[in-house]
Amino acid sequence: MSEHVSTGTDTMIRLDQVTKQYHGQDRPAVSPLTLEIKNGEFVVFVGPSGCGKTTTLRMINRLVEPTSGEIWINGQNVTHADVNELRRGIGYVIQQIGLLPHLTIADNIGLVPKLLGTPKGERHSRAADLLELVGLDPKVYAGRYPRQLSGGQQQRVGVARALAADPPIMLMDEPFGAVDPIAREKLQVEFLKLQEKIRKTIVFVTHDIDEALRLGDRIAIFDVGSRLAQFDTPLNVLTNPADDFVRDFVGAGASVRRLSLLTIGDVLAGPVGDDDHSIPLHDAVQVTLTSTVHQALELVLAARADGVCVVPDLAAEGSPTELAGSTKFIALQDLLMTASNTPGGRQ
Ligand SMILES: Nc1ncnc2c1ncn2[C@@H]1O[C@H](COP(=O)(O)OP(=O)(O)OP(=O)(O)O)[C@@H](O)[C@H]1O
Repeated sequence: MSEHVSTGTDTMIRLDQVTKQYHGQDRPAVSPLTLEIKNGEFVVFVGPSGCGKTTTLRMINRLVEPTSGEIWINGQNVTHADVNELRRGIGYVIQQIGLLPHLTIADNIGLVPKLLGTPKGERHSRAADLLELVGLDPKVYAGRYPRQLSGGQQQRVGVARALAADPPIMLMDEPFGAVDPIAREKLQVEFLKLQEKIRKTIVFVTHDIDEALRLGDRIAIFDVGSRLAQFDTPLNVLTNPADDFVRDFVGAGASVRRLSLLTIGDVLAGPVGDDDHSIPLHDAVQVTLTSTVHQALELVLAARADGVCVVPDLAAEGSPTELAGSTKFIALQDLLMTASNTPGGRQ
């Protein structure tokens, strides 16, 4: 084992000084790269075209063999392990979904389990469960053929298929890249909900910084030649960009993007948190600790309210009078001020 990386017990994937030099290319596609991904973590690789995101992703399941360095999965050095066994534990979703046109959706999902010898009845009931999981009614879709589904629906089937053998790891290469922006945002939201249920270790490649910020627990921002410019939480990337490259890549609008990541809970942890105001509830809209500042501002502006009342999540659907004893008021100007004064903010 190399001394370059720590050996956290919750580490699922570790790339240790991996490089890739494609044949006939002057420069390596990936120069020594070391990073660790935790069990159950959703990590997004983002960066400009050609910076080595896909190559790095594909070295994890060894669709691309590294030129040097080591790959560790769940504490085992798999750099030279049997690839079939390695890939059994790693689901793979790509933009060109690759559903087989002559097989039904259920049979497409059951393809890998079939190769693994799972009996037909079990395969079909698993396919039905997975369709349900990705939001497609199995009664409607299991017997259909891929051409009878929209692009977004096919992409969901791609995800279901990758989950069929219940792999602990999912690699996803621009999986929503071919879907129109509205369907794409819907898929992102659904996929986050799905991840809350399945808690896989996910590595996801995208060009789209907004997609990265929305989805990732942490995002790895790649610069040319796979230089890892920053590997951090979305909020830290927006609040403390590591260098000018990251600042430029995140681009204009960083402060607005931050509003979608900061929660009311974050705001209450700031200076306004100690103030309890008693104000009539009709002047405020209700939010919970997990609402984002962006959502709160939308509600305030739509209702022309003076601020927000923070109500407990569990009681969020109760009537205003029932909640009166447990509310906390944040005035609109405090909300805006705290959001822009998060420690370390540089926008
Ligand atoms: N099979 C290959 N043979 C030779 N060079 C390759 C091969 N695959 C990728 N490259 C080169 O390696 C570099 C990294 O490519 P890679 O696809 O990993 O980047 P990327 O960041 O995923 O790009 P994109 O966002 O455009 O998909 C690029 O310069 C690319 O041209």
